[in-house]
Amino acid sequence: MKQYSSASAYKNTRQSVVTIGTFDGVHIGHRAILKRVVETAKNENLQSTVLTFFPHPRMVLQDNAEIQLLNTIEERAQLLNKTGLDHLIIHPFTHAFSRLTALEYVRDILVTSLKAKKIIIGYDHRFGRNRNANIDDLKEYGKTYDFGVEEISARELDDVAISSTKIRKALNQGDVETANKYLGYNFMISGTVVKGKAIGRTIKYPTANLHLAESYKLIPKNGVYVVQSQIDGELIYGITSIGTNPTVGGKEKTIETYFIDFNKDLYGTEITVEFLTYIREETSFDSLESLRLEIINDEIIAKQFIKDRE
Ligand SMILES: Cc1cc2nc3c(=O)[nH]c(=O)nc-3n(C[C@H](O)[C@H](O)[C@H](O)COP(=O)(O)O)c2cc1C
Ligand SMILES: Nc1ncnc2c1ncn2[C@@H]1O[C@H](COP(=O)(O)OP(=O)(O)O)[C@@H](O)[C@H]1O
Repeated sequence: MKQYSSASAYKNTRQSVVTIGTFDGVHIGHRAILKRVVETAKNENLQSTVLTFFPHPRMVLQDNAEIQLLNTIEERAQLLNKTGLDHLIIHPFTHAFSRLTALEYVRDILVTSLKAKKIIIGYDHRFGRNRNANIDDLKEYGKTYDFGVEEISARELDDVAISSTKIRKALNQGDVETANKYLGYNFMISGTVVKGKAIGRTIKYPTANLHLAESYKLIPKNGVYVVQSQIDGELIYGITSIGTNPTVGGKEKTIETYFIDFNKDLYGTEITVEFLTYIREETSFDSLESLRLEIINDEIIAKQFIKDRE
């Protein structure tokens, strides 16, 4: 898959099958649509192309929109890369872009830049300034500019929308299993390991504190989780705590992981934790000793979970 930072950066001369969307999560419903795009391209000897936007339109059009996405843009690109697509265009969604008329958008972006021969799109897709135009307008433009429009049925699209909502809701309730089932992979968070208060090591539970570069990434409900990570190419399990650490008078939300049977300096490294299951709510303990005893119990639960899984 080749990746482009705007529609005009795409210089391929071959015609393509295009689909357009945010594809947040790149979950199993999205992947069914993408598979159709890839197969159509193969059958009709066209290129398969996805047009996606970044930042999310709501991040641009609504000030202070507290948007929470399942994937960072890097994760989205990595997941799309696995679907067998030929081209991914991540077009900057700006105010100027949002003001393109439907005609300008179709003519300049879809036809001139992307060389769309076929557009596979949801029946309720809207586009152009103020989202004025719909799929019937797109079909009309197709007559002028010689491209076909294939409609994704209401049923298929509903499945997609239901999945996204279910995944977000599940993660906000700590239901990792449901989220992972609809995603078709383990929900993950990546970040750089930064220094914390250095209290962890005093209770024999050092924790790698993750700093996230993106504020829009969805963070699951506060609590304790079993996770897995690849560290130096090795599969390592851990227990992650998400929350404000009330026991030690914390205020800021932290995401920190104790890796089981592991002892290495991780400061400054990039790590990804994949969420496997939820253990318990975050609790305000009356002492560090009570917290330590509870973490011992978390570790026992995690080890049992891992054993049952293997
Ligand atoms: C498995 C696990 C469970 C945790 N559960 C809680 C909790 O229920 N309540 C809480 O206040 N802190 C909890 N913590 C966070 C600790 O307060 C935190 O790791 C400790 O203060 C060390 O912080 P530091 O990394 O800044 O040194 C948990 C940490 C781990 C690793
Ligand atoms: N098993 C482990 N799990 C997590 N971090 C570990 C582990 N072993 C060593 N470390 C190191 O210890 C650091 C965490 O120690 P901690 O006392 O909690 O300090 P901090 O408050 O800076 O996070 C991690 O960032 C990592 O570099």
